[in-house]
Amino acid sequence: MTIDGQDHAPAGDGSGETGPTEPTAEAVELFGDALPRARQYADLLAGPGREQGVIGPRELPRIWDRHLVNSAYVGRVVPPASTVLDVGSGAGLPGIPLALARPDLTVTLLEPMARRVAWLEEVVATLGLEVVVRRGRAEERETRRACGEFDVVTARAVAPIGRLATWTMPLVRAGGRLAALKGASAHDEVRRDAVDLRAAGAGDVEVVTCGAGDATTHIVVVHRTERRTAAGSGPGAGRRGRGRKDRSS
Ligand SMILES: C[S@@+](CC[C@H](N)C(=O)[O-])C[C@H]1O[C@@H](n2cnc3c(N)ncnc32)[C@H](O)[C@@H]1O
Repeated sequence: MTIDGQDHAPAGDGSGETGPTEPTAEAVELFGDALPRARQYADLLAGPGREQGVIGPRELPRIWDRHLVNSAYVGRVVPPASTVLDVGSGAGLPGIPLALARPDLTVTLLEPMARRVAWLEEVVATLGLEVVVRRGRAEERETRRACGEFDVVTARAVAPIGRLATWTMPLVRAGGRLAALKGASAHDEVRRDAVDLRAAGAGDVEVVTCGAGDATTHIVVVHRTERRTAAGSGPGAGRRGRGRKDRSS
């Protein structure tokens, strides 16, 4: 499915009938000790998640590869002990699999829709994760004020890379990065949106490809320049993400 110029299917797409499959070998490797909780998350998506419409039934047979494993791969570009903001988390992707696979990280989920925020809060509580859930839009002044800055901002199927960088660079600390999970359009998007990326304060941009088959993800890593540009000088500038200190939602 193509959403906003992207070819990642969001959790919420489809109308098939079968339930979740067993974890793949990649899932076993990526989630390690957290595999039972990853399985619990897959079951939550397949049960109440499906009932509440956060994931479409057609996604259930490919939930491990296309959603959990694909999401957990983003950990490959996240430095140890980072603070992470997952923008447009929706059903919890990639933020929940990332938090499960990488307990060294401090993860905050950002989502504007009340119904999805309630879902995320329920998932976090059920899985016993130390993850903060916030309601808001990435580009809003209030979000920047409340959240501060993070080492890494992640996003999957939220917006084309240029717009995403414009929204999120003010939420990335100097020297930090945006890691956007994309489909096969990743290189084309980077070329097409080069001007927007520079204007947003992007330095180096690289595309890191992980996985195979349905699990394949092309992660666009946008490194933020050390100096603030006009686009990155919002109210949140200069303050580090509060995820580590403030765990209220
Ligand atoms: C297509 S869904 C993808 C959800 C999830 N990341 C996934 O991969 O399944 C896009 C999500 O981004 C959220 N969203 C849209 N605009 C946003 C914005 N400006 N700031 C933060 N989130 C946004 C939507 O509410 C929705 O949950």
